This record gives sequence, C-alpha cells and structure tokens, in this order.
Amino acid sequence: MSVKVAVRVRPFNTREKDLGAQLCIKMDGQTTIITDPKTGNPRDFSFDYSFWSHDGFTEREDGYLLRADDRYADQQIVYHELGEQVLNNAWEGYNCCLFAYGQTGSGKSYSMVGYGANKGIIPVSSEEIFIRINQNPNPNLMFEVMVSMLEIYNEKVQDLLIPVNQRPQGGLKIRESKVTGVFVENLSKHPVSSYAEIEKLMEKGNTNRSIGSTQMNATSSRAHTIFTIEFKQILINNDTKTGKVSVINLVDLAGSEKAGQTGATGERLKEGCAINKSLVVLGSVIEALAEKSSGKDNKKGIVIPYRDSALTRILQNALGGNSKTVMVCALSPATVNYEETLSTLRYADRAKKIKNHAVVNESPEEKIIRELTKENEELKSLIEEAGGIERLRELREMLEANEKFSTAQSMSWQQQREAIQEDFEPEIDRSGPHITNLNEDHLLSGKVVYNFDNVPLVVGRKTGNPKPDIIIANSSVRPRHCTFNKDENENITLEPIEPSCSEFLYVNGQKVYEKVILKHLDRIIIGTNQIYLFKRPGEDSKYKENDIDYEFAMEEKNEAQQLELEKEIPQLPPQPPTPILTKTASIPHEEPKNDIVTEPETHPENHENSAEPPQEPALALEVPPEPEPISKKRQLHSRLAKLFPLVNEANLIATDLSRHVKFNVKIINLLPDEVEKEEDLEPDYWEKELKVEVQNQDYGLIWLWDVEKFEDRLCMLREMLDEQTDPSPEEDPLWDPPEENILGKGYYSLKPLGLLFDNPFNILIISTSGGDAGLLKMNIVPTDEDGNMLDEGPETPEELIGSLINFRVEIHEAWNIPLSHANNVYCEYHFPGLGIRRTNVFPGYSEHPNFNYKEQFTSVLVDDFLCNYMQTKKLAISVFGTGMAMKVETQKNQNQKPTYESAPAQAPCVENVMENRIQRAVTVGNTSNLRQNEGEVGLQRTATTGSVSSKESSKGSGKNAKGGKDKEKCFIF
Ligand SMILES: Nc1ncnc2c1ncn2[C@@H]1O[C@H](COP(=O)(O)OP(=O)(O)OP(=O)(O)O)[C@@H](O)[C@H]1O
Repeated sequence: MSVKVAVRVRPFNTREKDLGAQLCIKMDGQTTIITDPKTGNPRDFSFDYSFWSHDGFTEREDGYLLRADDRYADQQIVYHELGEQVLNNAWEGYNCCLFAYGQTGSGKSYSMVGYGANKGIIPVSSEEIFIRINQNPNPNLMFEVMVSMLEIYNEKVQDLLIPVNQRPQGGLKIRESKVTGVFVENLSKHPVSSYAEIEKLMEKGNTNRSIGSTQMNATSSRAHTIFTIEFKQILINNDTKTGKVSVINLVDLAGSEKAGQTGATGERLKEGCAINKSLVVLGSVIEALAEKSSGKDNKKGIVIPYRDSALTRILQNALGGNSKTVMVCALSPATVNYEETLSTLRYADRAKKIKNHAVVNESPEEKIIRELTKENEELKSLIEEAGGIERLRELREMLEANEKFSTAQSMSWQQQREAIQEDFEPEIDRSGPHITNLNEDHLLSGKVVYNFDNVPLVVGRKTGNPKPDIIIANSSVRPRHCTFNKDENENITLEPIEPSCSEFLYVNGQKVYEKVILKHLDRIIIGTNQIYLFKRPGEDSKYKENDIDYEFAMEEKNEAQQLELEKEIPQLPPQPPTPILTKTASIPHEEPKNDIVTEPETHPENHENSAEPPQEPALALEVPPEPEPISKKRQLHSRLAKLFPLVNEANLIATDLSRHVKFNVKIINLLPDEVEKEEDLEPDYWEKELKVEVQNQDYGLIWLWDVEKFEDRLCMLREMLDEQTDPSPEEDPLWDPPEENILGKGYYSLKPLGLLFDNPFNILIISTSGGDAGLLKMNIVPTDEDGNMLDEGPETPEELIGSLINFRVEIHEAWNIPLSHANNVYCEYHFPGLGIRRTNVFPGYSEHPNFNYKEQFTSVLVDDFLCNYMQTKKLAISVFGTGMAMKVETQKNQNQKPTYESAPAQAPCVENVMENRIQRAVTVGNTSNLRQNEGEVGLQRTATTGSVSSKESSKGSGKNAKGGKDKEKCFIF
C-alpha cells in the first residue's frame, strides 16, 4: 500500500496579518492549488486528504477552534481521518508511522501535538488507546503500552525522557541486528497504564528538550522528535500466549526550510548545517523510493540511502518497509512563503508514490528472544575468529547491545515498570516573580522557570568562575554575563556584569547598559537567542501574555536595533545631489561612523566610451531620478539589524576557538545588467546586497560570503564550540575551496554599432563595491557576410530597421584584474536575441588574462527593439574569476604561512599592484577610466608574497572554476 499523504493549511498568523499577507493556497476536494504570486500561474496537486484550516472557524470559550463552515477541518476532523486510522492499524498489529513535514511555523506541532484545547493527533490517539483498552470486554486479552521519546539533533540521538545532564556526549548509538532490525541502544522505554502517564512523560520530554536547547548554541527548531508507542496485545489461551505488537512512530520533523534542496551532496552538505542533513537525506530516500515504486528501477536496482542519516536509519521501516505510514504536510497560506510551500507540496507529491509492505506482527516475543539468543551465539563465535581490533570492537559492542535488548525484551511489562523510577522534577513555585523561557518552538515555551527565592542569580556559561547559577551554553553569552537581583523595594533587577555583555543583553528590545528594574511581561534576551519572559503575578501590563512569543520578542529587538542603527550609520543610500550632472565628479559622502558597515566609498567618474558623442549640456540639469523607495532602505536596515549580532557572535566564537579570522558586514552593489542613463552607473542607485566579509588575519586575505552561507557557517561554528572537537577540513566551516565570483561588470556602448562603426575601447570593469576591477579591451566590428570590416554606415540607426547586419564581437584582454581572484578568468555577455555568450577561460592566475575571443554574428535582424537598444543601452560584460587557492599541509600547521600553488609570477604586495596599475594605466592611454580606489575584493589586503605557477595552478583550477571539489587546494584560516 502507498504512503498516505495529507496536506493542511493554517490560518494567517498575526505577523502575516499585520503585513497584509495574501493567500496563495486553494483547496477543492482532494486537490490543493497553489498560485505563484509573481506570475499568477496556478499548480494543482492531488493528495489523499486536503485539510482546509485557514478560515471558516469560530473560537469556543475554552479556545477550541470550531468549524463554522463545511470546509473547515478542525482538530477533531483531522484526528478522525488520520489518527483513528493509525489506531485501527495498530489494533490489527501493523506498525504505523505518522510524519509531520513543513517549514518552521507552518503548523506541524499544531497537528501533531496541538495547543491548549486544540489537542493534536498524539494526545488524542494516546487517550483513545486507553479508552479502547478500558472498553475491552475480553478478560483473556491483555494490553501493554510502552512509550519512548527521542530527539535527533545534528545527527545525534538523545533520549528525551532522561535528565539532560545524563545525556551521553556523542548521543545514543543506532544499532542494527538481523533479528530486531534497527534500534536505538539504551533508549529508555516507559511502561504506562493511563493517558495521564503518557501526558506527564510528554511534558517531561518537552521540558528536557527545552532545557537541552539552553545547553546548546544552535536552535531547537532544527531537531526532529520521535514519540514512539509500543502497543502489545496478548491473548492468553489456557497456557499459551499469542498476540500482536505494533510500533507507532509519531514524528514531528524539524522545519523544512532549505531542505527542498534535496539531493545536495558533498560540498553542499558541508554548508548543510542549517539545511539539516537528516531532512536532506529523508528527501533523497523519498525520491529513491518514489522512483522505485514507479517502476523506474533499472536492473541494477536503486539504492535507498537509509544509512546516510540518523532519521532515515531509525525510520527505515516507516519508509518503504513494514509500516502503514501517513505524512501530514503543513502549509503556510501566505504568498511570502510561496517558494517553501511549493517545495513542501512537491515533497508531499513524491512521498505519495512510496509503496510500503506492512505485515501483521504476530506473537513475535518468544520467537525474537529465541532468534536473538541464536544471533548472539553467532556473534560470540565471530568474536573468537575476528581479526583486527576495529572489527572486534564492533562485534563486541553489537553483542552487548543485543544482550541488553534481549534482557529488556524478556522482562515483563510489570517488571519493567518496577525497574524504572520515574523521576519528575518538582514543580517550581510560580506564585511570586519569576522568569520563564520563550522558545521558537511554541511547545517548548514556558518549560524552563527560575524564581527569585535565592538572589542574586548569575547567568553565564559553565566556564564561569565562580560558576553561574543559570547556565546558558550560548557563544554570545560571557562566562559571567548578567545578574538578577532584588532591590530594597523587592523589585527584581537585571544588570550586565561587564560592559561587553550589554551587546548581548536586551530588555524589551533595548540593550541593557546598567541596572534595570523588571516589570511584568518584560522580554529579556540573553545572548543571541535565549529569551525569557519576566512575570510578576498580580502586576498589570499593557501587554497580554498570549500575544508575546519568541517571534514577538525577536522582532521587537530587531526593530529597536534597526532604529539605533539608523541613528549611527549614514543614510543608505545617500540622497543624490540636485541637480545631478551627467558627467559628474564623485559625490562626496561621509565615512561610515560604524567601522563595520563598509559603504562604497567612490563613484564611477566616467564610464563614457571615447566614441560617444559629447553629452548635450541640456542633460546636465536633468531632474534626478526618484531616490530609492524608503521601504527598500528600511528593508536593508532591518536585515542589517539582524545580521550585526550574528556577525558579532561569529567573531566571539572565532576568538573562543582561537581562529584568526574576523567577520564584517559589507554592503555591496548588484551591478545592473542594463545601463541606459549615466545615473544607472551611480552606485547610489544600484540595488544593494548584504555580504559578510571574512578576513583572515594572518595573511590579510578576504572572502565575501553570501548571508545564507554565513548563517550556515555560523551554525557550524556554534556546533564546533558545543562539541569542542577539531573538525576535519571537510567539516571545518572556515576551510574553503576557491570559489568563482563575479569580479565586476563593464559596459560597452552600442551606439557606434547602430551606425555600423567599430569602436575599439578599453572599458572599465566596475567591481561590486563600486570601485574598479581592471580594464577590458574590446571591440564590436560591423562586417560584411565574409567578416570584412565595413567602410561606411547609415546616417541614422533607424535606417537599419528591417535589415540584416553582421558584426564580430572581440574581447581581447583584461588588465589589473584583482590578483586574489584572478584565477581562471572569463567574460560573459548577453546580446539581445543572441543568448548568453562566453569567452574561453584564461587558465591559471593572471592579472592580465588574454581571451583572444572573436565571435562572428551574421544576419542579425535589426528590428525596432534592437535599434532602440543600441541607441539607449550599453552591453554589460561580466567578468568572473576564481579566488586564491592555497595548500595547507595539516590543520595543526595552520599557524605556518601557507604555500601557494606555484606560479611564475610574483604574487605582488599591494604597493606593487597600485604602482603597476598607474604605470599601465598611462600606457593604456585612457587614464580617465582608471579609478584608484578600494574597488576589488580583497586586493589591497593581499599583502602576501609567494610564487604561483600558472601551469601548475591551471591543472587543478579547471575543477575549482566550477565550484571546487579540489580539497587539496583550499585555504584554512
Ligand atoms: N490549523 C491551525 N489552526 C490554527 N492555528 C494554527 C494551525 N496550525 C498552526 N497554527 C498556529 O500557527 C503557529 C505555528 O504552528 P506550529 O507551532 O504548529 O508550527 P510548526 O510547524 O510546528 O513550527 P516549528 O517547526 O517551529 O515547531 C502556532 O501558533 C499555531 O497555534
């Protein structure tokens, strides 16, 4: 039977409502339709169930969302359709699995666990199990229920039903035996006899998850939780026992954002920290199984990569095996989440193709014990014969795990119940002032509580001396970070322990520089993401407690910090002067006060081709174009406000890890593809993008990372700090193969082509920071059909309309390319109607690549569009190159100066480069095009020497140019 797939769309949340969100999902019977907000194109998907929970409900007094029109699917309907089916299957003795998949905040936990009166599938099914048991009329039929709860975070499996401080460092081991299949070694199983007991255990599991999340740097929404109910029915007939057993796995998966990038392997997985390896592999498993089920399996057979992740190993049975499986895909209704929601629907579409082979698990107990004993005997004899320490160790561990498993298996439910001492933490008194946690996973909020019976309470890391009272393992939290105390009026106060802690201590979004008195429902942020709500029962607040959650507090902080930032940094972009001159000199503007934000400091002075007719003075008084809309500026500020603390945190982690690297925020320009007016070449009018500059402090080299890559790497840095291990280069977030980057764009006037003139010219390559990245010698030569240059052209370009022209694009060479990125340089352009064209790649390192590119185009029709294009637009030529490659022998040697790949040319120091540039610019004969400035990425900091052989380097660089799998030639910070 196939995996059953359900999709469910939730209501808009408050934030989406505030932003005036638009709906992009419709449902019609089993069909779910998603509409692309950009194109208006709908796409249909068909599933076993499409649950509409977006609107059409009323709220009952107890908070239950009740259906008000026929379309609305409330919690009861969803349970009835999915949960009940799971229970029926379990009763028949089938293994069952229910997955919830979807991006963070899409409603997975709402469906699986639920909130308040809106109980989800897990509690309702658990309750129903005992209702059914209690209704059983057969005195010879006995039932045994055991539960376990685990979390998979960063490929580590942890038992959620044991105290956090008893968790094994490396997590629990996943074992596999011929007899039992896959099992988690030492996972505690808890015999339960009522729903209330299950509820208590679930509560305990969530509290442990919540505590666990304060003990790690990363966020908890990237963890998967599996709640397992083992359900046995034993029929006693005279002296014989027969029965059935069913394992019900209820799986709340981590947020699926970015997991759409399924099939990502190798290098991509290195950046997969935020992507979540288990989810990526789950995608691959589903894809492979879907392919297999669709009969596309070729003779060799499709290998299902179960073993590639902890999640898929544990759930192997649920996917394509002995299980009746249901997948609930939670959908956000808002157009802003269109891409993610579409990817969830695609995922769901693939999952429905999986075929499972569920069988009734009848009376396995005695049989399993018998077979396990046999397997253990076999293992023992293998141990005797085994050669090699590694193999011996493996077999011993397997035997030990198997023995523990058979001992547990042979114990009766009653014996196990007696053996396990459920220790529930005593309730903390919340009647007085206290703080309680807010977690991005709503289920984990309110689980961690501290009251102020014993003050002062110091917060810090476990390395703090004296040891703090509240331990938070967040890299942005100092060893002794802040203190909660009581003043003479019984007010609770909070203050940073030293000034540097204020960077990561906020109350209601504002940094805390000195002692503050806390008021009821104040939001306290410690570090980057540990949030607490202060409560003083009985005190009034202008806020309602229900309105405050993790997102609220984060958003509040980001907005407040954004306002602070706007006060500190110059306007982005600066207001253009009025009136604007077309051939204007650079517009002076203030140096940024904040030394982290680096704005483009110069402006292109003159990008005109020499063959261009002089500009009419009339143009000089043109009205300046509208400045960028405020919202874009604010959006940039808002992203900056979010990025700054992360960059600060990355710098703190780098220091803690003794890595000589500094992160800075950079605002770079998105160079335009179409240039029409002079203003189009003013960086002030270009779209801005945020990058993170990564500066190696030993060698002064600089890399620019996308924010997304930075966030992935930060996440890996946090984990490195948590685990305190030396990663291999493949796993090291600060170890990169050389990457291909855009060095800049040059703009070539097509006006001469419109008059059938050639136009040999050295165009300026403008870098993304608005500076220069060298010069490019090129020409477009109008020709006859045989490629011979034409002698004359028309009086006006319009005369060409309707005729066919021939021309040759020549890109000869480039100069002064920033050396640090001058490996495998090539150019690319897009002439309208002729597609994207590329020069050859100039192999190896060269500041002066010679492309020698000539491409003849014949019979190109000049229509109105092309005629107009040639008169008004410039052709953009993009120049790409690959970054510096270095070899590092071992990580231990990282403090030694790395050796470059050999090359004939000296890798120059910055003074030489600038000197050479000036000399060369003079010989180029068009000095007006050369701007001496910060332009190129990392050039002026490339003050290293070394030798680089272009022959040598070109050998490896072919691969590097394509994204670089060549780990040998990587750089380590
Ligand atoms: N069907 C629904 N009806 C009403 N509210 C819903 C529904 N689904 C989700 N919500 C609300 O949306 C918010 C986010 O839902 P939920 O916590 O279930 O998301 P999630 O996908 O589990 O997120 P995470 O990955 O962070 O755990 C919650 O406040 C929840 O109450």
